[in-house]
Amino acid sequence: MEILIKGLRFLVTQDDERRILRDKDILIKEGIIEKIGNLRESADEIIDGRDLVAIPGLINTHTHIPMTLFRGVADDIPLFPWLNEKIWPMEANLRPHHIRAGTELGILESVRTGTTTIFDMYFFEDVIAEVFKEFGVRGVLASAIIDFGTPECKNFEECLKIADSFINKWINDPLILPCYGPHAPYTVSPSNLVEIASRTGSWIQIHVSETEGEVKDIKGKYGKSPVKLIEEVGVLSKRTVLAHLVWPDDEDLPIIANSGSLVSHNPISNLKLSSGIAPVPEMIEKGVRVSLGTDGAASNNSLDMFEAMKTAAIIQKARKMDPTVMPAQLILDMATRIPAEHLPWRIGRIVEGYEADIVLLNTKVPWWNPLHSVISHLVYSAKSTDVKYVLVKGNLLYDGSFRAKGEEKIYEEAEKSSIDLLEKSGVTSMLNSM
Ligand SMILES: CSC[C@H]1O[C@@H](n2cnc3c(O)ncnc32)[C@H](O)[C@@H]1O
Ligand SMILES: [Zn+2]
Repeated sequence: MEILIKGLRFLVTQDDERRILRDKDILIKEGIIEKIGNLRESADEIIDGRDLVAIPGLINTHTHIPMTLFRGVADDIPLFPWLNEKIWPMEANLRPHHIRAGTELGILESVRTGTTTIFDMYFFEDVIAEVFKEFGVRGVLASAIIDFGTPECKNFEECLKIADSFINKWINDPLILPCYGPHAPYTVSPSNLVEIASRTGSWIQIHVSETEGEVKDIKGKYGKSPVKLIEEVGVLSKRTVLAHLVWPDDEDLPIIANSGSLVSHNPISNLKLSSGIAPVPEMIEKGVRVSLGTDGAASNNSLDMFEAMKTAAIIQKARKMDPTVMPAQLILDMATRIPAEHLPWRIGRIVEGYEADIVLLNTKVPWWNPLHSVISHLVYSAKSTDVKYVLVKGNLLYDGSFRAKGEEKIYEEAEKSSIDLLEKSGVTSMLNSM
């Protein structure tokens, strides 16, 4: 199967020189970018690139995909009451069919907004992986572990067993990278974290130092910061993703930098849950590798990486009272090539030999004109509705319509699942009275 993207207005390579090419074609063969240049006219499928900008598919490094089902039902409260009083009671009733419906909606939203690789942490991750495969999206998927249990396991031992078999099942899949997902240092004990970290070569995703309260509690209980704690139990490595890190202390940053772990910065969730603003420029200055995520749709309330990019840039400019911090090129790197460098796939750039994870954006809209700087427009002006085509591994997933499944059916099933979960936990929905 060959796809030819002809005569692109701009091609943002994200290569080492950050070249932006004009009037070029991309030939994709068997999922790989075979050639970039002024190429021939024929292929199995041809996309007219005249008004389009090509960028590498965006990489969302932290979310909980099925939480689309809880969008808008737990707003305007901080993290701990959000979890304890709202989210966990609703999640207690989750079953695999709800997970499937919420995942389908979350993938549809992600793909339509230009995301091609999703880092997820949730329950029934096996069902989530199945949907990722069916829809053809790349997933870095973590099976959730909490000491007091989750909707699919009663205690730590059961959660770990499920996570072990999830990893064994998916370890050789070309689209899925399976991980352990210990929830946080306040929900998984140090000795249990040791057990997870002892699984050699394993990938781990964990929430850490998200709120000031968490840091105070952990320091009070263990006499050290959450970062120091997880370092001592062996959780930090190049294969670890630390979600949030809003409240690191001065000693934490060199520890993380030396470990090579990736920090997922989730600015919109941090603002909305009033967790704070992560010191991202300081992290980068100390050599910490930082990428971008949305967090779940119950705390964001969308999965839109264009919103995440713009927000990540502008909040730091105000926080530091310095417009030069977090320039647009750095932001785009955080959403593409930086996280890609941690992964076992050649993605995050549009260069020959890389896998064809490509997003094409329409520039025939007012906010892309005049077009003096493509990178500036991508971060500060573009809207996710500009996304016109999405390819993962050379497969066209979106071309104005979602190819894997009808959108109406996805909305219907998600609504049914969401109402069911809300009713079971006694939450009233506007939909019931309509
Ligand atoms: C083991 S991960 C799934 C678990 O995490 C909850 N969750 C979602 N967002 C956050 C967040 O920002 N901080 C902490 N925990 C979060 C989710 O609701 C699941 O229970
Ligand atoms: Zn999260």
